Amino acid sequence: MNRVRLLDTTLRDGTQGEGISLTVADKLRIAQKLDDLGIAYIEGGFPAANPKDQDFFRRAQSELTLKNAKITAFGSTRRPSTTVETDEGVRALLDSGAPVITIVGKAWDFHVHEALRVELADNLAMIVETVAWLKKHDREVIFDAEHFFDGYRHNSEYAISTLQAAADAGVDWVTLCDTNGGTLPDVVADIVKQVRQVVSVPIGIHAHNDCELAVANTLAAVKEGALMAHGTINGIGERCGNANLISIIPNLELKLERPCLPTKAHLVHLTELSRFVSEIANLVPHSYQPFVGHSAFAHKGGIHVSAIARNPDTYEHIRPELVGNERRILVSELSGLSNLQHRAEELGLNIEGRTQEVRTLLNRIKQLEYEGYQFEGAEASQELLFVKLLGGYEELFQFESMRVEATQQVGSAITSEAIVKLSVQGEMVHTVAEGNGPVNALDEALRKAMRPFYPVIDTMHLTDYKVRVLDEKDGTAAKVRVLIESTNGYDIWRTIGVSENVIEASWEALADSMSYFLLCVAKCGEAQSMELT
Ligand SMILES: CC(=O)SCCNC(=O)CCNC(=O)[C@H](O)C(C)(C)COP(=O)(O)OP(=O)(O)OC[C@H]1O[C@@H](n2cnc3c(N)ncnc32)[C@H](O)[C@@H]1OP(=O)(O)O
Ligand SMILES: CC(=O)C(=O)O
Repeated sequence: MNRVRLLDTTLRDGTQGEGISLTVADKLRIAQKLDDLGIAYIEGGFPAANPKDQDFFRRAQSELTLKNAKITAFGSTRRPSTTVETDEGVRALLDSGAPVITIVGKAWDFHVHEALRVELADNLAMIVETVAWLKKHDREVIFDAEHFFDGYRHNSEYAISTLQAAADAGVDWVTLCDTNGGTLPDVVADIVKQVRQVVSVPIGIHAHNDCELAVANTLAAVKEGALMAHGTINGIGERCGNANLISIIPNLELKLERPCLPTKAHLVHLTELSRFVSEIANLVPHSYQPFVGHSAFAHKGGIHVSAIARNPDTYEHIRPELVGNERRILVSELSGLSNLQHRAEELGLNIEGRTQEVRTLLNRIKQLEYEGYQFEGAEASQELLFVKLLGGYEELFQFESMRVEATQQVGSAITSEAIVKLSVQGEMVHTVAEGNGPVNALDEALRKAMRPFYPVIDTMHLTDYKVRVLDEKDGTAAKVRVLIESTNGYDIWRTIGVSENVIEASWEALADSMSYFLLCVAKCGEAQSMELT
């Protein structure tokens, strides 16, 4: 069966998404990664739009080493008032040096009248002349028939005549665009089928996601014979975005058995590529994103985990490794013994013949979550619970007392002071420290107490502090959940504390953070080799 050609438009339609802006260097880095994945066409930008995109095409020629992809420049048919010889947009397309050119043209009579404000025949002439001119300059030409599905529903004869005009002028591909993203998959399938009966040029599909159906519409079109699929990485694009190639690709390769990459093994790059583009575009990766999200293969329910341990096919539609992702087993109030057994094994704890102790830990976690803890987001506190109950862990210090005060005098900033009393290695330690807030003062006082015994403590610090009020209706008596994120410069870990008092909750999370760090140092020797799970 013919390979489906992928056209990635992250660098063109993707940048039409609100909040997305890429530098030329960003675009070049993404293009290189797209090529590594095996994308056939990389639509690099709209050279008539801005100098940045012109620069991209210039630099792409010397700075990219492409094994799989052809660089594609995007523009429109000539303007109504120009000729192809004089049209600046058409000139910019040729000047880009791209071997492939996509031109968008109107396929909906309503748009010809309303957006272009020309006669229907003039629009056909614009399409024919532009395609013929680009073909005369030896370019591979893709005609993006804008609003094709809407146009077909309103005036199928005219919509088809735009494709026919492009075909007569020698176009290589015609793309049927669901520009407004409002078409349903059965309608897409039906229209693609009808178009194939009358148009002999290979067909592509370009779907937008306004009804969250862009991926479904793309697959429907491919099933009906479309041979080119357009989309963007993570579905970024104008309004609600474009069809998400990160979902289209594995669906084509693994579900429809329609090859679209050089080999199935290339799928393994998907997760990394998705996260790379999020990072470059300054977007937070979507945890629940199918195939590549952090949660895409995260199993939480005890019944699921029990079955997964027997055979992963019970609750996974594919093996996560195929797309470069990984299975994760979560521990929470919805866990059963299986979740905890799995986690204990991950932590290297011997639980053979200790079912009752594991059950006790399970019940403890369920009780703590009932009280407001959430261990999924605080893996370090969770690990401490495991080692305390199953690993023979001994506390590094015993808490005796603490006091925190805030002071402000007229004309000066508020300061905080913390006093803590601990027993460390059998010695009573009493320290005082100031900070710019109560948590900072507590952190400093705790460090001061621990430093003589564990000097390595100064290689870690807190990076984030979040408080959430639980059960707000109880007003000041409500509990708060404090989440602290810490790092030693190499690894990051999160700890949790819950109390009706924010200082107590903060202390708990702080103490866990330092205990966890020292546990890892003891386990791994060097802070750098901390292995967080
Ligand atoms: C469906 C899509 O996503 S198509 C791609 C959309 N992407 C973009 O528009 C991003 C880049 N765009 C730009 O930088 C600018 O809009 C430019 C450079 C293309 C044009 O800028 P301007 O000349 O200032 O025109 P403006 O943006 O106001 O209006 C668009 C013009 O394109 C014309 N146009 C729209 N579609 C087509 C078409 N298929 N063929 C020819 N001309 C077209 C419009 O009629 C209008 O021209 P007019 O003002 O002479 O009537
Ligand atoms: C061409 C294009 O981006 C569209 O019709 O949506």
